[in-house]
Amino acid sequence: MNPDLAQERRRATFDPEQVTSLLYRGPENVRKRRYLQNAAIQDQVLRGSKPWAFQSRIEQYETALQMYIYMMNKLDEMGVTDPLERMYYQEAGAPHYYNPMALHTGMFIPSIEKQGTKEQKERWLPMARSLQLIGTYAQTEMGHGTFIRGLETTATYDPSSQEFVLNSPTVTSMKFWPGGLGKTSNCCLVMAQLITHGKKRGIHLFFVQIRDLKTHRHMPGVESGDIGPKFGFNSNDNGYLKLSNVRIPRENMLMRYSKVLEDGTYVPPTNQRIGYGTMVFVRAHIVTNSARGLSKACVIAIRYSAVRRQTEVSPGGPEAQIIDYQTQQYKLFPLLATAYAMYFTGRYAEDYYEQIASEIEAGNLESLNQLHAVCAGLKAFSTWACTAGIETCRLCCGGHGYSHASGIPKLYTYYTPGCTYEGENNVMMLQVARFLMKIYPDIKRGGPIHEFVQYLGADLTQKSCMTEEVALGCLLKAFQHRAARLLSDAAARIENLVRSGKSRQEAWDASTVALTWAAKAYCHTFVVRTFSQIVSDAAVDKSTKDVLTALCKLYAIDGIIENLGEFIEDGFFSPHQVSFLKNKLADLLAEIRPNAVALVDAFDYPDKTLDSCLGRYDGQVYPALYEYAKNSPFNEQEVLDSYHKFIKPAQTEQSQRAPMARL
Ligand SMILES: CCCCCCCCCCCCCCCCC/C=C/C(=O)SCCNC(=O)CCNC(=O)[C@H](O)C(C)(C)COP(=O)(O)OP(=O)(O)OC[C@H]1O[C@@H](n2cnc3c(N)ncnc32)[C@H](O)[C@@H]1OP(=O)(O)O
Ligand SMILES: Cc1cc2nc3c(=O)[nH]c(=O)nc-3n(C[C@H](O)[C@H](O)[C@H](O)COP(=O)(O)OP(=O)(O)OC[C@H]3O[C@@H](n4cnc5c(N)ncnc54)[C@H](O)[C@@H]3O)c2cc1C
Repeated sequence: MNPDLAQERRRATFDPEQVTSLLYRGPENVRKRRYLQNAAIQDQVLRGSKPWAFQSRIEQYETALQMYIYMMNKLDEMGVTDPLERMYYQEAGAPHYYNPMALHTGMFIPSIEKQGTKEQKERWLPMARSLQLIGTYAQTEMGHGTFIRGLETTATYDPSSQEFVLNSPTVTSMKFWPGGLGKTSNCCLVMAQLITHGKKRGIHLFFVQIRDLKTHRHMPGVESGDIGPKFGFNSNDNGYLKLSNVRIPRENMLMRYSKVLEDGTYVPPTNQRIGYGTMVFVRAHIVTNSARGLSKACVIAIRYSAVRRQTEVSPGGPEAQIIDYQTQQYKLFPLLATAYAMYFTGRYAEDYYEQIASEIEAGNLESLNQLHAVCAGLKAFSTWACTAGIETCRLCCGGHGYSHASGIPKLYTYYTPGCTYEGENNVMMLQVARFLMKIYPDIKRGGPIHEFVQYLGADLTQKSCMTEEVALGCLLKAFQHRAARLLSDAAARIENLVRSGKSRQEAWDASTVALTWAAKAYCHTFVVRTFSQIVSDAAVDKSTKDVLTALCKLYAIDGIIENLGEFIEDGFFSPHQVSFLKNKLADLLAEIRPNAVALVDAFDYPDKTLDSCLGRYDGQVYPALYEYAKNSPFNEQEVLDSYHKFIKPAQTEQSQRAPMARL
């Protein structure tokens, strides 16, 4: 054990086990999580042969497939059915590979469960669970990802044969990007424009078999393939798909909420957007996923910062641990606080999703819009924080952060597409703004509105209650004030533009930056509120609560300092109050410092899950870096063939022109 890390753990003032329990919803869940992680770590088959970064793309794909199929069988043997528990096992078993079947379990099966009729579920789910059917969610096209009403793929109903005929009429209508579509899947859910009786009925989901279930060759009229190497996700065969007069039976349209009868009569759903449900489900889960990504980067960067020493503090004296530099703390500790904030908010989003989803199942769609706004906003807010935070963690690791040995570049390329998939983040923020503007008249009138948004109607002339003590309640009020004011600003801007003669749509289009500021401020407030509520309700001892409260305050204060203009432009904070906040920020960095390592230990990631030479629990960073380097295929031969092919002839040629000087 590295002595600095051992010392860090001794000096912690709280019990990390209590925090671990809080993060993973109780000691019983922690026990199960550890059991599954250990089972994966100890499994010889999952040990792997060489580091993923030294493998070709095809090797990465094959290793990922082999490992995931092995793990699925193991999980079935162990009787583990809960998706989260299965994820814990897989995360520890194959952390470096993006599963080519992720869309099968993450979107294909849930879509059938949520959008399929009883008969459809009985028909497809058993085959999907036993991998006879391997599916994906094929929505995005080359020409359209965001504007899904503009999708071009058509599904035209033919009443004479009671079939839908699917077509990709243009190059841009080709499905493009779906995970596992290229080579892995033999079927998919295709989002297509339904046409019955010659009329367009909007986009709907259709079950389409794309490959023969025995030979895996393409079905007639189907062309598909891999889209090529990407920034990350290279063990996944994100694919393209072109459909030419592909016929599927009428029963293959997912008909839980809308129907096409035998004669082609269209029965619409109660709400057209109910068919977007799988996206809302995944967005709700992306929040915790972002917390996972950012927290892993924090574990790596904070442990490494405790081990790494750089620069003599006094001439001839010992070099300081880099974690002792205030600038390093300022880069890392707010991110640590953010990772906690996102874990707690993710938990909230998942619970809220479950609550509203069961109301929807029971036929009550009243809260669908609000659920959409919450999930879209938190998905965007959390993925932005995660991506930017991972990059800062990488920079905090200096040169070694740039190596795949650190594990951080892999985290970055894995998490950054979260800002784009499942709804591009700016577009998601505009959906939040749309929701807020829609209820704005009710907010102003003081009409009946959900408690999430009540504060948005607060008196904007009020000033901050902040004192030198910096209470959490005052911090939350500051966020609420900023969100209310930015919303009011955006609304006023739109009204002014309308008064000046613009149409409402034109006024909206000319205000999307202000609307995005308002939506982000709303999401930020949501996170601060959730964090502070969970901390104040947490059943933990006083020392643990003190540490979590310090983290929560740091999250809030850092949010204010980073967006200071928005908090002071209307004079809400006085200059005096801003200086309280700046002083408190510095105090909190010092207060958190002795607990930083214990706070990252509390995330409880085994070394294998982190896959990082820098983030090892034992801090043996330097021998691990050396071992990693030795694994490079470059080092398999003392002299590479390329020396004889290129360097030697070049040297010979050069020496003939100018004879070599004696060394
Ligand atoms: C159970 C435990 C599980 C644990 C396991 C852990 C797993 C961890 C998961 C981690 C996740 C990792 C996942 C990695 C996989 C990535 C794979 C990626 C997949 C994809 O990307 S799939 C494709 C995703 N595509 C999109 O997201 C497209 C984005 N675009 C849209 O959503 C829409 O086009 C739109 C929202 C931008 C606009 O839609 P539209 O034009 O139809 O709507 P309007 O803007 O005109 O608004 C009209 C009204 O509709 C409402 N609305 C819009 N969307 C919804 C919705 N989804 N639900 C409800 N209502 C919606 C608007 O609010 C408007 O309402 P109004 O009342 O008229 O104002
Ligand atoms: C790794 C990865 C995996 C994916 N997996 C799948 C999958 O399994 N299945 C699937 O169907 N799809 C998948 N996708 C596709 C993904 O869902 C889309 O890329 C995403 O929805 C964004 O759409 P787009 O690419 O058309 O971006 P665009 O909409 O073209 O966005 C480009 C820019 O335009 C801006 N913009 C676009 N529209 C608006 C607007 N209305 N207002 C303001 N700004 C706007 C955006 O903010 C962005 O800056 C995946 C993508 C990636 C990267």
